[in-house]
Amino acid sequence: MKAVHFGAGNIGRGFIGLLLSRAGYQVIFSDVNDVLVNELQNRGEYTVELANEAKDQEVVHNVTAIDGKNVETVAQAVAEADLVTTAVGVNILKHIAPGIAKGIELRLKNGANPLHVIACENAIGGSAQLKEHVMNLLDDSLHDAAAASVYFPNAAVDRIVPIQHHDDPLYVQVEPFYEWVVDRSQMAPNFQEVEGVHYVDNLEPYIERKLFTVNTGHCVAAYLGYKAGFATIQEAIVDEEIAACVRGALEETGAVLVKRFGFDESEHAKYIDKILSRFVNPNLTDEVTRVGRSPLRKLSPNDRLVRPALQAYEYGIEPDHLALGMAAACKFDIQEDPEAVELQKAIAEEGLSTAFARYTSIPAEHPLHKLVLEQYEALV
Ligand SMILES: NC(=O)c1ccc[n+]([C@@H]2O[C@H](COP(=O)([O-])OP(=O)(O)OC[C@H]3O[C@@H](n4cnc5c(N)ncnc54)[C@H](O)[C@@H]3O)[C@@H](O)[C@H]2O)c1
Ligand SMILES: O=P(O)(O)OC[C@@H](O)[C@@H](O)[C@H](O)[C@H](O)CO
Repeated sequence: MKAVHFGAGNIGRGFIGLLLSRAGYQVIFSDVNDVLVNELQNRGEYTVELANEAKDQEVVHNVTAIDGKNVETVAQAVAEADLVTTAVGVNILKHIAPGIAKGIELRLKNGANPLHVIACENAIGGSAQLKEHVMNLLDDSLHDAAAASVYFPNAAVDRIVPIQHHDDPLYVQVEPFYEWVVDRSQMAPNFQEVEGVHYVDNLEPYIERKLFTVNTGHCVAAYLGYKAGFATIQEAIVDEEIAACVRGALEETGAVLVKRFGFDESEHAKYIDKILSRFVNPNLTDEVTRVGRSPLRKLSPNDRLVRPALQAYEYGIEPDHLALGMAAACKFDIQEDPEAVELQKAIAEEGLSTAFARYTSIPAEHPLHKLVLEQYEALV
């Protein structure tokens, strides 16, 4: 069995590639980073280290790579694949769509075996977004046949994998915890299950619980941590004020999630505690610049701050801590992060109110807008 996985980065090697290899797939990584591609081709294996006391290691075998810049090579690999997965970043999905679309064209010519394409990105409806990019590239005459044989089930993936600093470019350290949830209702009948994947009939509660707990808490810690001068999440989260604010934000998203999905309150409180304990893991070093990366994406209407904060108002909850997280995001001034540079420039040129309304789609009249501006002024 062959799996083509787009993105041989941290989560690609540290989680998806590892699980697929364990499940018996040959994993063909497609990446645009020549160093990663060459090393994977030459060695055919790499090591994953767990961030636990023992630093347990596992060698991942039966892997190789192709040049993601070569659309013909990518298309051929997709045409021959039993499974396609991605972990490139939700904004990169449009760039991998041409290779997938061409690969689907080849598959349709060769008999149209069913294919699952699973985007493992931090976003609501990641696979659906990829499907739209791919379908837009396919000729109209192929749409029905493609829709009948290619499935794009949405997924939620959870494992903290920091930026890596090792001499070996393939070596990757990951937290022990992992969870990969896939929407079974969007898959072919009698699909081949991958061991280690949790299949559910309705992904919505899983993706929202993950994104609005793990990723909301994470980015609030990153933005407040950056503002306070901390370099890592592990340093930031032991600061009492930051820890209280992160917990406050998770209580706000938690109240929304409990109301929206009928979760048991005490079970959800345990889930929050578990997530916070993962942030503290002293065997990990996760930089606030990684966790806060792409602030415009994180401030976008469907992402981890704005969506749960707007939902909070619907339930009569004032999201003070989420608003503080958004205010701190507007102070995230990292020169190496193009979205942070764009945000700072927009705030300097247009003023916070106009820039914030544009990127979040929260109009100036909304009470959340006012709350964020107040929190921003109060942040020293
Ligand atoms: N790191 C984590 O803790 C974690 C956990 C869960 C989900 N995620 C999600 O996984 C995705 C990847 O995150 P990451 O931390 O692994 O990032 P990363 O930067 O380590 O990896 C992304 C990889 O994609 C490659 N890439 C870029 N453009 C490409 C293209 N056109 N074709 C093929 N490859 C391309 C890059 O070269 C890089 O190797 C993001 O959506 C992220 O939100 C990350
Ligand atoms: O990958 P992002 O930029 O969406 O978010 C940064 C981190 O919060 C994220 O990568 C987490 O480590 C991960 O989602 C844990 O499952």
